[in-house]
Amino acid sequence: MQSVTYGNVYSPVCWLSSDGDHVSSSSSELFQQRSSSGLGSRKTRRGKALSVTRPCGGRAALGLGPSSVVVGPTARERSTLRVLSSLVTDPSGRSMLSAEQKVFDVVAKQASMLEEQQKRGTSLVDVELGSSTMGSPELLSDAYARCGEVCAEYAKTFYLGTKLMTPERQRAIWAIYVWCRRTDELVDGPNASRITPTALDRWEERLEDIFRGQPYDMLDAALSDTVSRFPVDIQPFRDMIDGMRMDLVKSRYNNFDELYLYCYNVAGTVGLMSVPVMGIDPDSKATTESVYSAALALGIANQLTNILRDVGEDARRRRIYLPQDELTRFGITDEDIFAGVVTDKWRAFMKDQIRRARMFFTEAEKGVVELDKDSRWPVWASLILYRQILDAIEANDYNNFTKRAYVGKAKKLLLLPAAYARALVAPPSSKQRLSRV
Ligand SMILES: CC(C)=CCC/C(C)=C/CC/C(C)=C/CC/C(C)=C/COP(=O)(O)OP(=O)(O)O
Repeated sequence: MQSVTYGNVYSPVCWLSSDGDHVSSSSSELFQQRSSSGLGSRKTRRGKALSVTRPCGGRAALGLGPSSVVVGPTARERSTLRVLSSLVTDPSGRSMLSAEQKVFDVVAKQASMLEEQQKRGTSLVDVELGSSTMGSPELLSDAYARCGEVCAEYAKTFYLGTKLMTPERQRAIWAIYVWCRRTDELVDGPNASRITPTALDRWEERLEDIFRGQPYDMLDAALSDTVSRFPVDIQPFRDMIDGMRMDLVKSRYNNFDELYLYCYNVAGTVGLMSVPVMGIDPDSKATTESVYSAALALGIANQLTNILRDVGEDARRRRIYLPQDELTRFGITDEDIFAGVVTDKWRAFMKDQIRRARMFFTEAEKGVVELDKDSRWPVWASLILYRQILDAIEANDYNNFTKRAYVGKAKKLLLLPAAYARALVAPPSSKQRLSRV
């Protein structure tokens, strides 16, 4: 058994024990990295210091588990599928539905959970803090406060945005954020090659405990409390762990279908986890599925952007997330990427990739407006910020080998009021919606 502190939250960590699948992550390690952009993605974070003791074993777990079969979608479901599938056709027009179908099942389940809760009309957030089995209200309140600190440390812009939300929503988002960040910590950084699949299995068991109301430490307790108050399903959390498993065994993606699944696992899942907490505007006329699809699209867009920004950095770790078949089509080899020279071929390839990432952002925008009014600002802020990274790649003349595309402080400051102004826009009425078609 190992004792570890997460900031000022003291937590005995025995979920990964002495059998060689041991992982520890201390507060200083957890806080080493800072990010000011948004919820954590799981790739290319530098300087993580995980302590692990056994080289990686070779188990692949690429699927989405039992939820991956889609049988006979309804007409409404089919229309959602069509929207997404239009985004996942490759340049030759081939449609790539397999990963998408897997993901769609999860989206449909999330949407039905939220609808169920709305039908019941119960406000889970009215439950008194700490009235569950999670410990005293004071402890829980401390745990949530700690989650807030972690979120503020890593995702400043997003954290600022969450300040507009109701206190219940705010702390629930922080708890989800912290779980994602801790999950990411397991497999990222300099010790990534030493994490084992068994360690991830244990993290998953611990996740099941969180959802059973048996949290292991205070930060887990915050999430346990959150999932008892909001209709948050476990599947996206499991799928995120699957994304970590993918990263253990995979350093190339044959096509966009494979990349899409990866992006869903590590980032689209965050969108799905967030919607039940952020809430949908009571005046929204949109279907619940369409809002979830937009949330998914935002996660995918963010992750694609992350990948495009970090091509050079990933290449130095001998990783290429870009679809191999698309690289080949543009006459680009892995060696070209490792050499890191910006050529016309590269520019043409990048233009195509950026175009696709922007399509996902556009798809996401349609959903932001449908969110509860207090939740729109942080989402607009992170969407605008992340989308500007694509502009920065262009401004760098597509040199994402040696130049890091970033959004400067002044621009960041300007985007906050811009995001606020967009957040004031209410969901379109059904009339407006029809006139747009
Ligand atoms: C659009 C609707 C309806 C809802 C919003 C639903 C949400 C919150 C979606 C966001 C999903 C999200 C933030 C995924 C994470 C993606 C990502 C690549 C984050 C980057 O995180 P870091 O790795 O910390 O960033 P940097 O590498 O830029 O520091």
